[in-house]
Amino acid sequence: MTVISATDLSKRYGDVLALDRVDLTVDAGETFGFLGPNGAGKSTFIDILLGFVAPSDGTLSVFGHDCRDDGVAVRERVGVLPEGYAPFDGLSGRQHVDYAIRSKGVDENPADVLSRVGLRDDAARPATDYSKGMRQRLALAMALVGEPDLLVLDEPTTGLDPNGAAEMRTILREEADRGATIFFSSHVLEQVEAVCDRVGILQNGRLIATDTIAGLRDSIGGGTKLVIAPDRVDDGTLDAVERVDGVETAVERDGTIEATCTNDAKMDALVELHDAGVEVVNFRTEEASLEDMFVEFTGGERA
Ligand SMILES: Nc1ncnc2c1ncn2[C@@H]1O[C@H](COP(=O)(O)OP(=O)(O)OP(=O)(O)O)[C@@H](O)[C@H]1O
Repeated sequence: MTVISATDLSKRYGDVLALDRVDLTVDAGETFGFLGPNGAGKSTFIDILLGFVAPSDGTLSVFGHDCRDDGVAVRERVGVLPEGYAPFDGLSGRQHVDYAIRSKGVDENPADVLSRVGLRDDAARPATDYSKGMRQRLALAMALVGEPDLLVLDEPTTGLDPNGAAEMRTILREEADRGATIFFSSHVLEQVEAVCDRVGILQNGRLIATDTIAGLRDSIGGGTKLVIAPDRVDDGTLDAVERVDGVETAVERDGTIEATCTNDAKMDALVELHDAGVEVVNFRTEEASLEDMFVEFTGGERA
């Protein structure tokens, strides 16, 4: 069953085309990661999905309800963690979750929800006193209320320490296990790689790739990364590597050369360096990470 369906979706703000003819479907039970650099259009997509912003063109529907005309029906089935959640003045963490429980009309114990996100001991404190990471945990708690069929999370790991990020991943897996569909945007590629079934890469409002992580790897020729430690990197060294057939990109990082390439191209790249008079002190191969693929797809822009 299709949960999210965008067809030819565009959004224009004055001269800025925030979304440019996006076609995307996300199926029930999928965990889908929406990746893109700053300003790519991720939040705009989420704002349209939640009915906060109207598209300029095209349609976006959730559970078959058009997000523009039927926003209430959509929001009833969705738990949202908005970007940069700002708590209400004067309300404790517990009161925030209480409010979410009443708004959703469900029967849940706020203490249980707060325990799940690690905030049980801080339940009585004013949420405006919470740290950034605690606010993020609170926003997640509110999103989880009522076991929503779809969780929409805008940059959910912002402000979380590594433990918090790991706990967030665990919760997302638990939610996926109970059958929820999860749609989240992130710059943190490791997070996406760790939990997502599929990812979409958005750049300048255009969805430039949608695939499983394995599929993305295949589409860049097997997704091998060759990491070379040369004795030096001169002008033209990277170009020499990039000219080799089967090498997709070559970048320098701290004196090493990282090249994404097909398996067959690895030896050719080393030979090319040798021919260019560069001594290879050491080399190794790695599987391309999602970050490498992101650089590859966006032509150098980092998430
Ligand atoms: N209300 C608005 N008015 C004018 N321009 C806007 C508005 N909202 C977004 N934009 C523009 O639309 C583009 C996409 O912004 P959006 O916030 O969707 O990107 P994003 O991928 O979520 O970025 P980030 O990762 O930085 O949050 C940007 O160029 C942004 O400046």
